[in-house]
Amino acid sequence: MTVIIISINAGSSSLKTTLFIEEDDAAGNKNLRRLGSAEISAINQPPAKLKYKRGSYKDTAELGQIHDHTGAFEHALNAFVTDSEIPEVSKKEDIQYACHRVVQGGRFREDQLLTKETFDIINKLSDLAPLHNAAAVSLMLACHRHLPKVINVACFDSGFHQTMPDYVKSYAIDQKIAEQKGLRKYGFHGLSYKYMTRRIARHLGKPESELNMIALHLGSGASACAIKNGESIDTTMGLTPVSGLPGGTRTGDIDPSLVFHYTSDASALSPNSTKDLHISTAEEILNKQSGWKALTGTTDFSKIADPNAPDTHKLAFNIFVDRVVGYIGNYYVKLGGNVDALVFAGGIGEKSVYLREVVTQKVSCLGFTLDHEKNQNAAEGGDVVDIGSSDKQRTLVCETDEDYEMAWNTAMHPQRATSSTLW
Ligand SMILES: Nc1ncnc2c1ncn2[C@@H]1O[C@H](COP(=O)(O)OP(=O)(O)O)[C@@H](O)[C@H]1O
Ligand SMILES: CC(=O)OP(=O)(O)O
Ligand SMILES: [Mg+2]
Repeated sequence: MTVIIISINAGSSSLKTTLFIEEDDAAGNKNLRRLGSAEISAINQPPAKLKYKRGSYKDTAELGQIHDHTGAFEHALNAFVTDSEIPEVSKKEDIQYACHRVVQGGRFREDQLLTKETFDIINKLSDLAPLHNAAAVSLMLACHRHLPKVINVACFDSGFHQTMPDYVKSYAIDQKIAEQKGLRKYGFHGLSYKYMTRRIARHLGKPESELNMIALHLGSGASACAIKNGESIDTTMGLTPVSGLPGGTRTGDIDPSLVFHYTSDASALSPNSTKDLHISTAEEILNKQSGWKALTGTTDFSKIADPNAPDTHKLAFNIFVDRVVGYIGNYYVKLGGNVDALVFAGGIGEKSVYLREVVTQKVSCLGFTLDHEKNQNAAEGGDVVDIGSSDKQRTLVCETDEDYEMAWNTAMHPQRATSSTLW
C-alpha cells in the first residue's frame, strides 16, 4: 500500500508543508521521497508569499487573500491535490498521516498520536507558548476538518531536550511556583537537533550514542545545543524560544528587568491579542519588536552578514557572533573538551559563508579549524559537508530538515497503525 505523509511546520509567521511518500529501497529498508513542498511566509504581514517546489520545478506567488495559518494550509493542500505532476495525491483522501510540529510540548518526550486528550494538553500549553503553539493547534483543527480520516501525529520541538539534567532545566526561582506553573527550561529546535544527530553520526561513522557535538541551528529563530552521547545536555532557548541567541525579531538573553524599564505597560495585553490568544505587551516587544529588525530595519540576515554593510548592520552582526561564540565556549567546557564536531545549520548557518568564517576564527583557540575554499563551496556539497581541516575535531555544515524528521518519526512510529482520529 502507498503511504503518503504530510508534514506541517507552523512557525510564528510562516507555514511549511511537505508531502512525502514512503517507499522500500532495494534492500527492503523504508525510505521517504519528497513529492512537493509549499512554504507560505509573511502570514501576519500580508501579502503572504508562497514558494512551491516539486522536484526541480519552482514557483513563487503573492497570496493577498491569506491572513492566517488555516488559510495558508488550505491553499497548500489544494495546490498539492490539484498538481497533476503529483499523481500519487489526486484527492485529499490519498493522504494517510499528518505530522505537526509543536514547539512547546511540556512534559512530552516522544511524538504522540493525536487524540482528544493529547490535543487538550497541547492546547493548554499555548499559555506557555502563545506565539507558537496556537498556530499548531489551529492547524490540527484544520486537519480534522479537511482530512477527517487522517492519523495526526504531534512532533515536539522540546522533546529532544528532556534529557537535560535538572540543574540545567531549573531556574533559580521558588521551586514550588516553578513546579505549579511549569516554569523551567524546555529548549526548542529539537526536531532539527534530532535530525542532525542522526545525520552527523552517520557522516562520522559513529553510533549516535557516542556522538558529542556543539550544534548551531541559526535561522530567524536561533539556538545552540550541547549534545553528549547523542543526547541534549543543554540548549540556549528556555521556557520560551525568546531566550539565548537573538533572532530576526527576538531579543535573545537580556536582563529580565529590562522590559519594565523599556515600557510601563509590560503586563498589559498587546493590541495583537485575540479572544483566544493572549499576548502581553512585554512578550510582543521581546519576541516581535527586537532582534535584527529593531537593530537594522531588516530581518534578512544576508544583508547583515556582509563585511561591507553599514555600521548598524555591523553592530547586529557583532552581537550575534559574540553570543554564538560565548555559547560555543560554554558548551565546550560542559562537554569536557570532548567534541567530535561543531555543526552549522539553519538558514544562516547553512548559507552564510562569512558568519561561519568569523565564528570559526574566534573559536580557533578551542581547536576548531576552517578550510576557506571548502567553506566557500559548502552549498554545493550535499547534506553534510566538512569545512574544517582537522580530522579530530570537525567543522561541519548540515542541511537540516525538520519536515523530514517529523515524517521519518511518523513512518517509524510504533503505534501508527492504530486507528486514531482526533475525536
Ligand atoms: N545567504 C544568506 N546569508 C545569511 N543569512 C541568510 C542567507 N539566506 C537566508 N538567510 C537567513 O536565514 C534565516 C531563515 O532561516 P530558516 O532556518 O529558513 O528560518 P526559519 O527560522 O524561518 O525556519 C533568515 O534570517 C534569512 O535572512
Ligand atoms: C522554536 C523556534 O524558535 O522556532 P522557529 O525558529 O521556527 O521560529
Ligand atoms: Mg525554523
